[in-house]
Amino acid sequence: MNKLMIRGGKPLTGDVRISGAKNAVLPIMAAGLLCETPCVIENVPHLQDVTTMMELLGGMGATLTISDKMSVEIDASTVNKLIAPYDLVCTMRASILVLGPMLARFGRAQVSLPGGCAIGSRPVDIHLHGLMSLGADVKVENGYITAEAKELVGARIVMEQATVTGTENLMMAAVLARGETVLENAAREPEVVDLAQFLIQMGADIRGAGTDVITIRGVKSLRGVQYRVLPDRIETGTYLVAAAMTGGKIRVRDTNPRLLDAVLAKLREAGASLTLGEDWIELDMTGRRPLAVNIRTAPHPGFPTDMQAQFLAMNCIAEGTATVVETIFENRFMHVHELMRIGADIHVEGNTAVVRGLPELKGAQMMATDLRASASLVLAGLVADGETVINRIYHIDRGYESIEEKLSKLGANIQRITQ
Ligand SMILES: CC(=O)N[C@H]1[C@@H](OP(=O)(O)OP(=O)(O)OC[C@H]2O[C@@H](n3ccc(=O)[nH]c3=O)[C@H](O)[C@@H]2O)O[C@H](CO)[C@@H](O)[C@@H]1O
Ligand SMILES: C=C(OP(=O)(O)O)C(=O)O
Repeated sequence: MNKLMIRGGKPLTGDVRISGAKNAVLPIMAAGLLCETPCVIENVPHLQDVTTMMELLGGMGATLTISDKMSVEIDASTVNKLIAPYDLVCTMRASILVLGPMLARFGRAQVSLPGGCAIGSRPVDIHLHGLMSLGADVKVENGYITAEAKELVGARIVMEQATVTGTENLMMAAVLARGETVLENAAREPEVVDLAQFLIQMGADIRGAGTDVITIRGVKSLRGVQYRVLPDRIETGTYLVAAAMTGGKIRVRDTNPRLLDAVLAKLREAGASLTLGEDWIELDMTGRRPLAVNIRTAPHPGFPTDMQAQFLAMNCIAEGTATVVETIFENRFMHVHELMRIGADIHVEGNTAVVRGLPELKGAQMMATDLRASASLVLAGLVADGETVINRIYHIDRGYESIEEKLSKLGANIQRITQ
């Protein structure tokens, strides 16, 4: 099993390119199923989740071509197997995103029920209720969701909770339905907007993406297009926190500062000096230790749950004490016990962690449990004294492209140990 070995203590300096967003490219690839002509997707990050989505679409019969380093062509005219099997779905929950488009185009879909994962139980009931409201017959049997509909018909759907992939699935199902669908309490995340823009370019009629009411008028068919995926705001935030924690100065480029308001506000509160360009952000910590910052996760435009673990790690070495409240997932503190192994002072009660910042952490062996937890352990390793070894890093490869290469380029002492 691969490991990362880090020798902490070096302030990060230099510049780093941000990859395309994992949480945008996955729904956009799934949306490629909606038409019979090829789509070319650009700025595709080199991630395990992208490979899994390619295997999933390929297994269904789609023809995939990697045209150059960062673009993938999806030709769904050859799809002939309407099933997303357990062995792929269990490695990537975002596989559920093929449900809406398969049902919309073929009238039938079978997708393995995604189980719970390290961060929570993550049910898909809102996806399924929404599809039923559009007229689908949905059954859950033998661990599989089977959805069938001769025709999907537009409806008003009030989602009980704002769900990102739920909104995306229902938007993809509704684009080919008869009549108008109104999604209320829709998720407002930038990745939902990116998917909507891709669908609109394909010929869909969608209004209101980015607000909590999305209106979709079904069209007869969609056409293949070329589309560039937006930059990854979570990867951007992760590198900025890495620089802030190490007292460094970095520039992240090929990103979009407008997607990160809540994260940038917290970095300023931590004492970072930020300069923003059209597609870059420069962070200068002028060698200082960050100040502790209170965090409360919330749906967009609130503070993203996918940045909670990284800020919690920063608070471990900050000046002062801070509380971190996780409101989206019920079990997203798996990193806490690992961070305590390198000396962090953290107390968790319910969904709140109280973190007392310490001037130093001491390197140790740690175990990565999920994607962002893994990132937080890497960040802690960058400041800890001596050697830190992070085990089970396959989680990190799901969502961070070449993390050790990017960090090494910024001056970190980090190595992948392949066993
Ligand atoms: C591939 C992708 O885009 N993943 C992101 C997506 O996950 P994902 O789309 O799975 O997360 P959701 O937005 O659906 O989850 C929000 C909350 O709604 C609950 N819920 C969701 C659906 C449902 O049918 N029933 C239900 O109760 C969840 O358990 C959770 O408590 O948004 C999360 C919240 O920003 C991010 O952390 C993930 O990185
Ligand atoms: C939780 C995440 O991803 P996923 O929904 O794919 O598990 C994440 O990106 O932090």
